Amino acid sequence: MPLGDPAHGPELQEQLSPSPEAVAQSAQPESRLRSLNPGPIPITAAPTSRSLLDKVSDQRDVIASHQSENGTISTVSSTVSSVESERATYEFLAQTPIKSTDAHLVEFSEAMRTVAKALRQVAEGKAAAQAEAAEWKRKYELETAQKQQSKMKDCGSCTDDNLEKLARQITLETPASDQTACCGNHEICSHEVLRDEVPGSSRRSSHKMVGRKASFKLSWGCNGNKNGQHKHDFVSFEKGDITTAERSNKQILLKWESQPQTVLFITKPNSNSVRVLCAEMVRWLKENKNINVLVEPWVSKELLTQDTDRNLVQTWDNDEETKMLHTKVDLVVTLGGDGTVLWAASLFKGPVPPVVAFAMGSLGFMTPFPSEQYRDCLDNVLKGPFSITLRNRLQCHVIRDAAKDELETEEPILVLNEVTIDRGISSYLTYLECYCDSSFVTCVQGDGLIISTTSGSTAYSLAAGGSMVHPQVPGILFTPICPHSLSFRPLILPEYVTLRIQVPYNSRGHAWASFDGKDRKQLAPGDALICSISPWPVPTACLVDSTTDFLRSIHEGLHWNLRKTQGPLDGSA
Ligand SMILES: NC(=O)c1ccc[n+]([C@@H]2O[C@H](COP(=O)([O-])OP(=O)(O)OC[C@H]3O[C@@H](n4cnc5c(N)ncnc54)[C@H](O)[C@@H]3O)[C@@H](O)[C@H]2O)c1
Ligand SMILES: Nc1ncnc2c1ncn2[C@@H]1O[C@H](COP(=O)(O)OP(=O)(O)OP(=O)(O)O)[C@@H](O)[C@H]1O
Repeated sequence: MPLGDPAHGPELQEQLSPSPEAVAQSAQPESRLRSLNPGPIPITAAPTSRSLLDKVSDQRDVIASHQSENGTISTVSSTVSSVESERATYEFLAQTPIKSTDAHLVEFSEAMRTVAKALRQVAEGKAAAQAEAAEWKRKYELETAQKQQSKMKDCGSCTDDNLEKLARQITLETPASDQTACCGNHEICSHEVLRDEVPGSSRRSSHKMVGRKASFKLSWGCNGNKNGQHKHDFVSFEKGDITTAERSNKQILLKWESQPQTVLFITKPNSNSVRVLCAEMVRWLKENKNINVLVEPWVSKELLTQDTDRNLVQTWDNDEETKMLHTKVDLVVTLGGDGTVLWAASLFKGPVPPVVAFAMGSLGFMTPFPSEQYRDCLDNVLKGPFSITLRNRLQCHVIRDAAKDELETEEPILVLNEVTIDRGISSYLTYLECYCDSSFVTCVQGDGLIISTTSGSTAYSLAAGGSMVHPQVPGILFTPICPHSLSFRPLILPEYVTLRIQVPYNSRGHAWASFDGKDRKQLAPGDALICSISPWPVPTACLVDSTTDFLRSIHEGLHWNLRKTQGPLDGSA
């Protein structure tokens, strides 16, 4: 039967894609050759045909072994195998003596050419697949290398050990026990949390996230120093996203760790009711609480008119002692209005003891305690704990002729409400250049400018069109007074900025600065005022808590948004 006969089809097919049994059979090449060449083939051809079949079967063994390891590599091996099989076929044809008279041999050589052609087509198809696979492999390796490089750049402070961990992470081999390790202990690194499990997802998918999302870190403090590390509780990471965590300014409670012993009384002058109440409270504190009472020098002379009362109190007589008040005083009691609270705060150029403000004025925005209930109020405060509002103050420096010598500064002045720069008695427009840190803010042309704390937002700033701001909000208000411009809206800036207000040389007149409505200072062209939040806030005791007291003040003190309620549409009310 001729080899080209369709009856030989399965055999030829088997030669190209042998079954496992056939591959095993190729270990006996002679019997295999006999089945291919039933005719009289010269015995000399046998070794060559055996080498062809051995090569084919050897290559198939390589394919089988690589397929179990890696699909890409097995594709490459099978392509090599096809090419070599074709070459072996041609070698075989060249070496086999073919006689023109032997029709079987002619047919056989034709069949072998067909085999060679088939093998070439297979090889060409697989070469394209091989090229494509190689290209994907190259891209994958390039991407992996780039990711590794950027990870290592992000993690400048990593030790060698940590670099190894990182490399393991990139190659998806991070041991499960090492999930919380970070490159450094001093900063928050987002990839630290990116390695956390996403709830409900598999470990493998969480690793995929590491690959996609770039890592970053947050730090606090001026110009990269670590002073602000304690602020970590403001912001935290959750699965690599920034989220505000614990609020720093929850309601603050003051709890005494030892019994308070000394109370300073600050009283509004020229008020008979204040004088009477002051004497009564001093006696009560002495007799019932055994408290030392301190009063201002003028109070011991003018207010406590009876000798018995005067003997109950202590005072001081020079400025040096005033500076040391905060070291002796446990609690400050004020009797008056907001002006008395401002006055009390102004006595402390540094730390301020807690202030209990009794309302004996007309408005009393910062004076929540009812004076008629002073016994209960003082009882509660002296026992503690009680809520306080930490009221920020502004520290203000006047710099004379700033452009010539910035070192010639005056003592800083602390304000609880605001510093105002206005035109004073001048009839010219105030002209002020304003800077926030190193950025230019604007030029003020009008009656002036108010730089206010949030506590002061309900005072002069409110009258000039500024917003009312809860006193615990960390900010600085920038409110113009009668600006001669249609678009000068008030601003609220973050608490950490430093403001510089400068009277330019080409200003037509002088400006005037006043501090909580007092201590006016003239600012000549070239002078500047520098303001920033002071590190010494005023802790004022709350009647209820910070927010309740604030809202009560704007409702009862300012009658905020008071309006008759509309009746229903049917007109029945
Ligand atoms: N046009 C205005 O509204 C205007 C003008 C000048 C001064 N002031 C404010 O007066 C303050 C000085 O107060 P004073 O009692 O010594 O002077 P003052 O006796 O002239 O009283 C000013 C008024 O402002 C009220 N006040 C003070 N601080 C307040 C605050 N934080 N919130 C709400 N109201 C407040 C006082 O209760 C008082 O009714 C300045 O710090 C300034 O804010 C307001
Ligand atoms: N101990 C003090 N020594 C000197 N001056 C004081 C003292 N206490 C208060 N003052 C000043 O007295 C003025 C009036 O005080 P305060 O504002 O407390 O009372 P008020 O005007 O009756 O109250 P309100 O402002 O609520 O109407 C303010 O200018 C304040 O600075």
